Amino acid sequence: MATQIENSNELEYEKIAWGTSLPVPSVQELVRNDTKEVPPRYVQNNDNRPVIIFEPSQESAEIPIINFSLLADGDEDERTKLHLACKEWGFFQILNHGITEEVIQKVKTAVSGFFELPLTEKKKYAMEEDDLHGYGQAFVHSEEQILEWSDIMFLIIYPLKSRKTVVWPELPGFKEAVEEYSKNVERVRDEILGNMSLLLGLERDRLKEMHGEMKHAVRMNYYPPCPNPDLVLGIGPHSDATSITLLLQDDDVTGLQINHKQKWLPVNPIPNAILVNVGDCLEIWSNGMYKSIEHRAVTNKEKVRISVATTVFPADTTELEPVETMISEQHLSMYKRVKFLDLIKHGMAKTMDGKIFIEYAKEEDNQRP
Ligand SMILES: O=C(O)CCC(=O)C(=O)O
Ligand SMILES: [Fe+2]
Repeated sequence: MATQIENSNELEYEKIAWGTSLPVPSVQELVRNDTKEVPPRYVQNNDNRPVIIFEPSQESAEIPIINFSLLADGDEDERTKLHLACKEWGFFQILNHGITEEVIQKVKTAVSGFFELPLTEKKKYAMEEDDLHGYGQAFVHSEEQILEWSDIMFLIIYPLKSRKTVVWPELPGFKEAVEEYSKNVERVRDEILGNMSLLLGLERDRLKEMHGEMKHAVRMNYYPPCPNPDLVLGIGPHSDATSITLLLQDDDVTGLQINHKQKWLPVNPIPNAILVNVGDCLEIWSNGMYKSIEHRAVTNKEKVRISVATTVFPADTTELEPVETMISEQHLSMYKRVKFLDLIKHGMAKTMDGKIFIEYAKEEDNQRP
């Protein structure tokens, strides 16, 4: 009977067939086995090796902070702040978002509880080679690829029918914590997208509608300590192929760096804040006015770092192109029309390095200087 239920569930969910991924070892397990040196597959080329700065920097303190409750009350000044944040930074922190500390702590505990399970337990929820749902490492497409110093768990949350429930860990409280957090993030997501729509001169619901059947997923990143952090990257430089990403950082461990004005800038964690970034879809929709900024994560010698990224993205079949309000004689369309799935597949076929997803959509002749 149980098998039948499982089978029927497996038939119902939708694969995330963006490409295939080769199985690679768990990095957490390498560290558990007391690996003293970074194995060669994880060593970055010289020009990609990180400079690691953990001290809070003045520049990092300048990353815009948006007061969500003002935004939700329709405050024009706060909306203008959001506009500038998306244009000039592509990243901003949100405070007063109304998601309680308890809800945030519960989801963090659930995620860390999952990664602390023995490998044999976690493997029950492993990704399949041609599907992104579950536990493993995303986007490993060649034996030569330099690997990242992290393990991940990727779960689709909404729409409900896209969930692959067989890879949801059966850990007490896990599902409830992820659900409760996601329900809260949904509200924040919609308010932000609504305000962005208004800022782009569109009806409030338009950006949301433009996703087609919107997907809302959680990517849980686990970065174990590394014996030689200046040789590896927890996650390599990339921009997110999302519309927006909402990130819960570790409160105590700095790791995320954003490429701001050609420099890697560490993002100081603010406890219980949500860090939001503009993804490639929004860069296309806004005709390049909002920037999907490259970012990466570095590791350290002592501490595990966990981050929880809620990724919001369109249906595979959704066609992306700049909205009409962002095109004029002065600003010709910078992107050709592309299907979301083609954007992803194009990116997957190359190494996960830099803004490869969005390069595919660029109209070469119409770029802003
Ligand atoms: O761990 C982080 O801070 C960044 C994670 C990230 O960039 C991602 O999941 O796309
Ligand atoms: Fe990212």
